Amino acid sequence: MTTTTAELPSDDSPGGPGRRRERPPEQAESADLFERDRLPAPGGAARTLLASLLAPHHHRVRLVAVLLLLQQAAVQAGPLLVAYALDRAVPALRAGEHGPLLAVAGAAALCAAASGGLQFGFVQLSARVSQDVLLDLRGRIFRHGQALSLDFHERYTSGRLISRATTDVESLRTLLDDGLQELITIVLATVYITATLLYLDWGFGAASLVSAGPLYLLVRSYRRRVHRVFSAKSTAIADVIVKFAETLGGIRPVQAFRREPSNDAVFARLNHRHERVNGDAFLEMARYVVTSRLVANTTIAAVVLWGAYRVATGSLALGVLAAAVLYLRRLYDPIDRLGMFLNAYQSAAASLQKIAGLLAQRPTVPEPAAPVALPALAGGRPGRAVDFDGVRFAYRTGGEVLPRFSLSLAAGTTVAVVGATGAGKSTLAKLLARFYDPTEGRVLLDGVDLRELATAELRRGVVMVTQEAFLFSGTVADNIALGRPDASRREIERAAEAIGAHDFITALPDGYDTDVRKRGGRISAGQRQLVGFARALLADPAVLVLDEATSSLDIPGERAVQAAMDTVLRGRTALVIAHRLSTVERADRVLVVSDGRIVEDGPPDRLIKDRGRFADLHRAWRDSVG
Ligand SMILES: Nc1ncnc2c1ncn2[C@@H]1O[C@H](COP(=O)(O)OP(=O)(O)OP(=O)(O)O)[C@@H](O)[C@H]1O
Repeated sequence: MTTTTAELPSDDSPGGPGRRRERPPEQAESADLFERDRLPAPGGAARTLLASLLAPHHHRVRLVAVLLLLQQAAVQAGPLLVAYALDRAVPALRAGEHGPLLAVAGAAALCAAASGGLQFGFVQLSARVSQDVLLDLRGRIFRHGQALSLDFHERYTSGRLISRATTDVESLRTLLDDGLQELITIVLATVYITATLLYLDWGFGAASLVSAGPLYLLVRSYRRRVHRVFSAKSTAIADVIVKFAETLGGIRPVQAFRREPSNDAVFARLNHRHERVNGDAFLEMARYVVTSRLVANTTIAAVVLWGAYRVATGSLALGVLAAAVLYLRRLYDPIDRLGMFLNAYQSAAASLQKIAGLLAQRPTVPEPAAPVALPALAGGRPGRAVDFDGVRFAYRTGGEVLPRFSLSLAAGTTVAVVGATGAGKSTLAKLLARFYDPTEGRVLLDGVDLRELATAELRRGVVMVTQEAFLFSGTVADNIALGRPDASRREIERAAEAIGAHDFITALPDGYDTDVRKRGGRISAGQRQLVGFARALLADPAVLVLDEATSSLDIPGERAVQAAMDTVLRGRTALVIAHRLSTVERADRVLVVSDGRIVEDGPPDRLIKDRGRFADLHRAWRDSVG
């Protein structure tokens, strides 16, 4: 801990922190669904999602189906031509007539050419449709992820979102690219072949129909079992990605605390689980293939025996038997492929179910249906008034953090909040920035409930600057302009100058155009804070919420940040989670928070005289600085 970090003595209020740990049963259940990666989606949501994804392309989808239909007709004509050749063309040739054989050869060539051409058209068109669908789906996941509130992200984690947008979208791609083609081909082939068999010979047609019974039962049981496996598979790969993202996202603490071995162990466990679930899927597939081949081969053997007997007794033409056996082989061949399709289908269904569960989540901090505008700021009036009106707050995953309270902050005042770690300071600040809505009561900005403000209006009204200013990929100028995207280069520079960041920025390799993620663009923690302040100054909000950094800077750095803070706080209402003595001394008012309650409230001088907690804290601070 640093010498500038304030910590009040540990909690001594009745009830204590234990009170906050209680979780109502419905919260525990919802947390469990998040942990098990099973977000609820309304019944049929996966199917509705798929339909909504395909709906804009329905013309092309229909054309794809027609192309396949024609292609199958061309392919399935083959054995029929064989039967014709054996039973008609060959005897005709023996009689010196070449016409029928030439006709068969011409028809076979035509069928082959048509089948190739149609297949080409089909593959091209269906690939385009599937790419458009995936583009749309990835976009939906990204937009929805951005729109969902903070409490969702704290529970769902970015790794799961990445998994949804990558592996789950990928499994839908497999279904659309290969699976659907397989299914349509199989269905069409089955219909064509059964009809042709019935036309060629009633007995063979009936045999193929009878064999469909056990095969249907087999497919049904496989589908049920494989669904379970694929749902577990999607969760298992998401867990692997979550661990990956978490470890690499926190690589600094991981290395600082030598967490590599234990992370390796956890990762190996998750990786093995994924491998095991994959193995289960293969095992199910193997069982399916073996059983289906057994049924198919038994039927073919029976047909050959029976057919041979009938040919021998003269009740069946040899060509018909040959065509029937060829057709039966073609009928049963796709049954293995049906297993592949079911794999693709179940994998995509499990993924779609998870994506649908994600998309069914609604922001807990929604945009108002009928937004209200803030009253115009009277000329020269600094900031806006803030009121916490009968507010009570509990996180979704925990018990009550802030018991009911009311608090008014006058426009233009700087209010410092101090208190022990975990006291509820950041929670108070986040309620004012509307990262969360109060469980009860209202937070008002110039008398308007934050819930009634459109997001753009809210972000103009209140801006929160966190301890570690996050820098996005892009230039330093882009990062400052985040506060007001339409700002001109001159305005950006003016904000940086006012904050005292101009000099270090111009000293960077490309000045304001330095890419912060590239070599030479790396900037220090203090400089990062200055960029954060310049961003806030440019945004020029009426109310600023500031989580002061606890990290100790060197003395010049500390002075630069203090001076920048003075600039950014001037002329607006500010709520500052204070960790520095100098900040608290400069505030108009100090709130001391303990276990979610404001236990002292007043100007710093008066609180020091009152000899309460703040006076103790102030003395401890002075001692540590002196
Ligand atoms: N996202 C969250 N979900 C559930 N509980 C939370 C969450 N964030 C904070 N809490 C709990 O709320 C309480 C108050 O936390 P808060 O971050 O507001 O304290 P703080 O005073 O700002 O602490 P610090 O000075 O350490 O930042 C703590 O008990 C904490 O465990």
